[in-house]
Parts: sequence; C-alpha cells; structure tokens
Amino acid sequence: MTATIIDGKAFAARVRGQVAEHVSRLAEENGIQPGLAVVLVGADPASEVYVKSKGKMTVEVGMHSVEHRLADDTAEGDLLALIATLNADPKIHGILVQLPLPAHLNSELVINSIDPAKDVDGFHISNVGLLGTGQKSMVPCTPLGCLMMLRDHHGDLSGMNAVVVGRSNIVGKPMAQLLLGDSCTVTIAHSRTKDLKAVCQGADILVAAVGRAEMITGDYVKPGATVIDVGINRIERDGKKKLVGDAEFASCAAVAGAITPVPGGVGPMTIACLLANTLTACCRANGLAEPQGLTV
Ligand SMILES: NC(=O)C1=CN([C@@H]2O[C@H](COP(=O)(O)OP(=O)(O)OC[C@H]3O[C@@H](n4cnc5c(N)ncnc54)[C@H](OP(=O)(O)O)[C@@H]3O)[C@@H](O)[C@H]2O)C=CC1
Ligand SMILES: Nc1nc(=O)c2c([nH]1)NC[C@@H]1CN(c3ccc(C(=O)N[C@@H](CCC(=O)O)C(=O)O)cc3)C=[N+]21
Repeated sequence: MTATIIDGKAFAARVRGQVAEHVSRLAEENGIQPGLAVVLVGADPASEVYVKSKGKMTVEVGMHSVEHRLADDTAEGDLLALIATLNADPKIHGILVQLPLPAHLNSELVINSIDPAKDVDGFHISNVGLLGTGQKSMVPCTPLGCLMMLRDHHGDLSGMNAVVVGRSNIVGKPMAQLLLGDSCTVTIAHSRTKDLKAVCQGADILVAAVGRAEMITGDYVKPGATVIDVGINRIERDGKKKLVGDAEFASCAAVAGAITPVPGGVGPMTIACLLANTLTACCRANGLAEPQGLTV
C-alpha cells in the first residue's frame, strides 16, 4: 500500500483563507480587528523561525500583530508585568508565550497569568479543565490542527482505535482529549509504555509526538492506518540540514493508508489554528457569533 499524503500546507492555506474572510467581515460590519501578541524570551533560533512566520501570516489574514522579544535573562516579574499589560489591552485578543521558556522562569506561573479568554494556545489550567470536561474552551493549536485533518480525511472518527505517543501538556494530552471527544478509543503511550510497537500496531489512528527523529517506523504501523506526525526535528544527513518528523516517512507511508508529511503537515496547521483561535477569541470578547468550523 502507498499512503495518501495529507497535505497540511494546502489545508492550512484554506483555513487561513476562511480566517481572512471573517477578519474582513469583522472590519466592515463591526469595525473590529483581531490582534495577536507573541512573546519570545531569549533567542532560540528555531523559535525565531516560528515567531517570524506567525507574525507574517497574522498580518496576511488582516490581523493586528505584535511581537515582544525579551532578553534571555528577563526577570519573571518583568514578564508577568508584560502579560498583565497585554491582558488589559483591548486591541489584543490573543497572547502566545513561546515555549520552552528559559529555565529560571516558572512556565506554569507564566502561562496561568494569561487571561484564559486570550490564551490562544489553550495551555491555561482553566482551558485545560474546560477541554477535559467537554466545555467550550480555547483548544491547543497543534492538536486542533491534527483533529481537523483527521475529520477531513475520515469524516466520523467514532469507534476508531487511536494511539497517541507522547503525553506532554502541549501536544499528547490535549490530542488524546480531542480524540476522546470524537469518540475514539484512546491509548496514550509514553517512555514507560511496555512494548510500544505492539501498542502502536493496534492503532487505526497513530499520532507521533515523541520528539525523537524518525522513531516510529513502518513496522509500528497497522496496514491502512492513518499516521499523524507531529514531530519537528532538525537533523543533518549526508552533510545537509533536514527537517524530519517523529515517524520515518518512507517506511510508514509504505504501510499506512494516510500520513502527514514533515514539513508540510501538522506545522502549517498549527499556525493556521493559532489564527483561528485568535479570531474566535476576538468574536467571544465582542459578544459576536463565532466562525463555524474553525474550532471543535
Ligand atoms: N508541528 C507542531 O506544530 C509542533 C511540533 N512539536 C513537536 O512534537 C514533538 C513532541 O513535542 P512535545 O510534546 O512538546 O515533546 P515533549 O518532549 O514534551 O514530550 C515527548 C513525549 O514523548 C515521550 N517519549 C519520549 N521518548 C519516548 C520513547 N522512546 N518511547 C515512547 N515515548 C517517548 C515522552 O514520554 P515521558 O512523558 O514518559 O517522558 C513524552 O511524553 C517534538 O518533535 C516537537 O518538536 C511540538 C509542538 C508543536
Ligand atoms: N507557546 C507555544 N505554542 C506553540 O504552538 C509552540 C511553541 N510554544 N513552541 C514551539 C512549538 C513548535 N511549533 C511549530 C509551529 C509551526 C511549525 C511549522 O510551521 N513547521 C513547518 C516548517 C517550518 C520550518 O521549516 O522550520 C512545517 O512543518 O511544514 C513548526 C512548529 C509551535 N510551537
């Protein structure tokens, strides 16, 4: 079998197009412009790339974009003061603090200081709790993008066996919640899972969010399964720098029914969902109807 390649890049462009339409309607009918603030502490080169591309796409869909770049040794109090200012700023509807933060900063404290209504990453404990109890929330962008692609490819996901490899708060756990919300039978695997390969072989939907380059190989994949590769790993091969996922693309694609590539899969959908969440937050803040189909 040769897998269908799920084109996240094209899907993300469609989502951004829908966001842009809503944004222009908001401007015409309500005189409102959604605004997103991205906060980057320190100068991690990979983070720089995402922050730049987020800023560019935010402007492309017609939103107000603000970037705050803070020094590596920024005091926690200064970061919290910036967040308080952004929380109170009526032009800002979404706040994203790029993770990971430098080690001297308490990430939990920082994230939980963001107004939950502006928490477009969906990482605030209030949003985590709302998602876990099936209530309206801000849904983390990466899992939301994965769910959109899965729904688009399969339609109804109910009854499917889903295995999520990885249990981080930003990807694995919220991904599992969303799949459960769509009535999948969900298994969360991690570094202590016994016989990971056998667990993965039972998956109709296999989500790889491990942070280990090409760890999931074709022999982990049930024939015909859908593989969602969340991993972003920069490696060097044959003297060239390369971006690869947590799944080994060639061997997985030979067995799977469908697979997301890296680059061009989950990554672009993450940014598109960030813009969708900012739009949703703006509509909620102004008591306006939310766009359909851009959140769960
Ligand atoms: N495309 C996108 O938009 C995004 C991509 N990413 C990428 O997704 C990947 C995961 O990110 P993130 O969740 O933040 O990573 P973390 O490092 O926070 O979590 C990795 C998870 O994988 C598990 N794990 C590690 N090694 C193994 C192993 N050998 N077998 C089974 N499980 C293992 C860990 O288990 P344990 O808990 O037991 O330690 C942990 O739960 C990374 O490649 C990251 O770059 C992340 C965010 C967005
Ligand atoms: N608070 C917070 N929220 C995040 O959502 C967040 C974060 N911190 N920290 C880092 C991770 C990583 N992440 C990516 C987003 C887009 C691509 C992306 O667009 N990738 C392109 C390739 C880009 C390239 O070439 O580097 C692709 O896969 O096609 C990748 C990774 C969001 N993250």
